[in-house]
Amino acid sequence: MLLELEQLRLSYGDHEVLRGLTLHLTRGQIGCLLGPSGCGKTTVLRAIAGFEPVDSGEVRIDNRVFSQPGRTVPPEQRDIRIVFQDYALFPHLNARDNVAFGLREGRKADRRAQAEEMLSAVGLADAVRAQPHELSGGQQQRVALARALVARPRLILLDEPFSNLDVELRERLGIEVRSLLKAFGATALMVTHDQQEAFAVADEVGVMNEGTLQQWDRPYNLYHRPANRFVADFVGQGVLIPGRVAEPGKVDIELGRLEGRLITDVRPGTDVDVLLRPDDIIHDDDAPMTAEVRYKVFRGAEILYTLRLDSGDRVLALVPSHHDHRIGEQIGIRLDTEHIVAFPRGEARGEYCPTELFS
Ligand SMILES: Nc1ncnc2c1ncn2[C@@H]1O[C@H](COP(=O)(O)OP(=O)(O)OP(=O)(O)O)[C@@H](O)[C@H]1O
Repeated sequence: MLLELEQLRLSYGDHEVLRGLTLHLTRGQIGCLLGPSGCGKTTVLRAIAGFEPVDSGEVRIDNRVFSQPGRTVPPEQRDIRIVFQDYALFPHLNARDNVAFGLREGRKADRRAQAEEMLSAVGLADAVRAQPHELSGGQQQRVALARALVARPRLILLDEPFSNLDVELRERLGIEVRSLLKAFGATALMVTHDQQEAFAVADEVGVMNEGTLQQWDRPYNLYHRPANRFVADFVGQGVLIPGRVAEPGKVDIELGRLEGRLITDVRPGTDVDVLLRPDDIIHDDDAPMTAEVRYKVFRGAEILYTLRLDSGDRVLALVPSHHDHRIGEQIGIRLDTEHIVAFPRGEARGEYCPTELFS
């Protein structure tokens, strides 16, 4: 294990921000913390970097304890580099000297040579002498990444690294950053509130809420096998519709019988809310079952339909956009679920339907 956070607790005054957070990263792994604003993501990074002392628990890196109550190894002794949202480049230094600053030892000429090499690795060979203000946001963030990578630190922390960039660039840069981190065998932990960004960059993603980790998993599992309602709600779109567990692996809902592996632990006879993602509902003109189009959002390649079932419940369906149906039309649908996510009934139904689609 390269990074181990064990039962971390951390408060600002009376406000407990981290409440027993445990997380492990292996060497070469890229992790990401995803969660709503204020859930404590940045605080986790600050605790790892050594900027905040912990109330209880431990931060271990490479099997050494770096933080525990009453003892915080200073940031400069941790061999960690941070890439910030605002890039934090020195405005008066050119790209090469900004990167060379990441190397604290060695002769100036050697440091500059290494910095130039690193800038070519991040695709900025032509920008070596450019000042930060002459570079685009994406280029500046690549300089910041080069500065973090050049020293081959134990761990790289990335704090919302793409949030100042436009959406299209974010995804592209996310993929680039991932391949660079992998090429250098770097271990990294990023925080973001943007799930597309998390999925593009990380091997494993942790969904946080109110200072605790709700699930640490591969993006596929977060989406298809959410551990609880919070994760189901926070990751991706979908609706919860009522059902009843008929027998193990079989759940009856208005649309028929779902068969598949039950992800959650619910017994036969239990009333449940079943998670249906937009990709679980297939539009099929030949299907005997129909639903009424209530809303549609054009997304280029696809249309996201909000459909009303006979009972009044609504589901979402993601459909190739040449199937362009009118509001009010009845369209054929069938289910395509290979596993079933069902939560025991109890909490309010429909709580996590995206309201803008249902208003
Ligand atoms: N230095 C501080 N002093 C007091 N409270 C703080 C301090 N830093 C953060 N907080 C509070 O701790 C909580 C968690 O903050 P943190 O920045 O870790 O959340 P976050 O998940 O990174 O949020 P965001 O996505 O908005 O950056 C928030 O309620 C915040 O107001």
